[in-house]
Amino acid sequence: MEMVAAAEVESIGVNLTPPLSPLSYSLHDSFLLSHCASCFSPLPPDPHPSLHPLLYCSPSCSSSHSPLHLSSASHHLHIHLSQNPYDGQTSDLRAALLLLLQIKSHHPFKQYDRICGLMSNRHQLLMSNHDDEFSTRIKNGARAMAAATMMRDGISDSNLSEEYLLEEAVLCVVVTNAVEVQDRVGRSVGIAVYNISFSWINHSCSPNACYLFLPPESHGDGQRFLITPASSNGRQPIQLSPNSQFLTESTEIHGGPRVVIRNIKPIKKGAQITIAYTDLLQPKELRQLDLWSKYRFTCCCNRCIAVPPTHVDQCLQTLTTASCNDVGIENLTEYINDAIDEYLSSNNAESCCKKLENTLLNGFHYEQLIIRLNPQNHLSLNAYTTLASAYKVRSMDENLLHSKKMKRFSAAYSLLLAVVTHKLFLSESCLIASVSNFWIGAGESILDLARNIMSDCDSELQSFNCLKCGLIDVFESDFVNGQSPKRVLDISKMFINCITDVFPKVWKFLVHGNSYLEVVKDSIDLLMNVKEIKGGEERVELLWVGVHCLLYGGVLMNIFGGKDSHLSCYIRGLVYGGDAKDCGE
Ligand SMILES: C[S@@+](CC[C@H](N)C(=O)[O-])C[C@H]1O[C@@H](n2cnc3c(N)ncnc32)[C@H](O)[C@@H]1O
Repeated sequence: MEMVAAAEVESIGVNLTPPLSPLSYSLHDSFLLSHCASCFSPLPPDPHPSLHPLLYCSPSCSSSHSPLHLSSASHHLHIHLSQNPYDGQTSDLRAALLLLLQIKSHHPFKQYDRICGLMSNRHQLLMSNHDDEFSTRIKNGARAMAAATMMRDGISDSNLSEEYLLEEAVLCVVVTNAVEVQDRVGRSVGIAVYNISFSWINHSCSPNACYLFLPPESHGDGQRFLITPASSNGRQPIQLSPNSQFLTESTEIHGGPRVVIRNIKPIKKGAQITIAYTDLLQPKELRQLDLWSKYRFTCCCNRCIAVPPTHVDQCLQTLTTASCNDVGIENLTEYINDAIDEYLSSNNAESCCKKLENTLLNGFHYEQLIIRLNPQNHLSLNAYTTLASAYKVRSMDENLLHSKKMKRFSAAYSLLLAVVTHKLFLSESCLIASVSNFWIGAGESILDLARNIMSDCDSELQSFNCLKCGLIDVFESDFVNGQSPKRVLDISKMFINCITDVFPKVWKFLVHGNSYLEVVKDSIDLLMNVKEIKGGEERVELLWVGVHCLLYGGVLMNIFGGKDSHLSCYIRGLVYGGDAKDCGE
């Protein structure tokens, strides 16, 4: 099954659905004590941390969710697992128990391939031999769900049998259809399962839509559905029978994060709506691996079957060593991933910077070869992200002089990441979310550096206005009906034009003293002419570039993430001076 466009949508950034409430939802284990179990919003820090497994932000959240917690046996699951440790996240199990409670009254349970219209994919997920970790976890999870339900009903668990087909199928429905719910700062705090309006949307590596979670207080109602269910073969629209309203309507379960689908490309009437289930900045092999390990399907979208590979996929895989074999690439990948993992687990930022920059600068030695990474290779992108973070961490530990240098390098890596990804975005517009985040990150770290250098930074910021590109006005304008793709392209050109004159000087200032950043300028050159350096006042130029990056990232983010998002508010706080004020933090 799939969803198709019910009408042509020419603009981008248009809501294709009204806000959808979940059928089931649950916080991840590590957020149970920091976020509201009903609306998922962060809780104020508690001076006397509770050990209670569920906390709420308001009496209404508590009264809507806590009865469900008890009646779904989620509470009993907690007790059961404290005596019978379970290897995995319990959010899947809690969401499955809530779904089971919700659907029991609607579903005859004659077959388990679809439950309330949602695909369980259980044959694929449970296929294979006994030592498959994935299917074993589902079987163990189903058993834990059954034990919790028996405990709730006062039945001794000595009656536990070997097979729990219903629990298994519902858990498979959760694995197949649940989405990760992000909080305001982009962390995955939990999962939610929605009805078919969301769950029938298939994956593509070049999707035409995305989804966004609404802040608990926002409305956004009144929008009609611009998408409709269809069968996969022949794209025939499906007429749902009157008693299947349950499939598309919101449910009697209250609370939980609400989601909206938006288009990020123009869509013709009848065209399939697709979203991304995986990180689109990965090359084909990694995307396929990720989709297989999480969902057990092989993607055959246009991007995956393109021969030769699409420009973006070629860039993401490009090495400068033509004759390198797979083992060499595997070793290089392992080396870079190990350096990143070591940094993330041990926080040794200095050693990580050395390892990554040495590989980026001098290449990776394997047998007789030196394998060099192109700046657009996905490993380089991962390295830049890590280096931006590692230099930021180092800037906090160093003396003032060194701290400034570390801040410069951190800003330079953020900027490099944005510039390199921007070039990919120009040929694959579905990368809008990544590129927007990278420009915002670059703007943020450049302004952080500017604040460090200029005592009058905030007053300069308040009087900032670029008459040439008018990005502030574009950022503030209302995109109620989206933006035309041509307008987005024009805004991108305007933005690049506007910073081209000052960019070389800022870049040179940022990278001074860093061997790798000083030589990587060739790839930056493709977008902006770094060689030609005009005179000017460095500190003001930093502000100029920083604010432009933030606003441009913000304009893109308004398109896919909505104008009332936390990040939009955060950008406003940074651009108009001060910090992210009044954004609910
Ligand atoms: C959330 S459901 C999407 C709706 C689903 N097609 C249905 O009939 O209910 C996710 C499942 O759909 C299938 N699917 C989604 N995108 C796919 C794709 N690009 N290629 C193959 N199968 C896909 C996979 O079986 C996946 O586990």
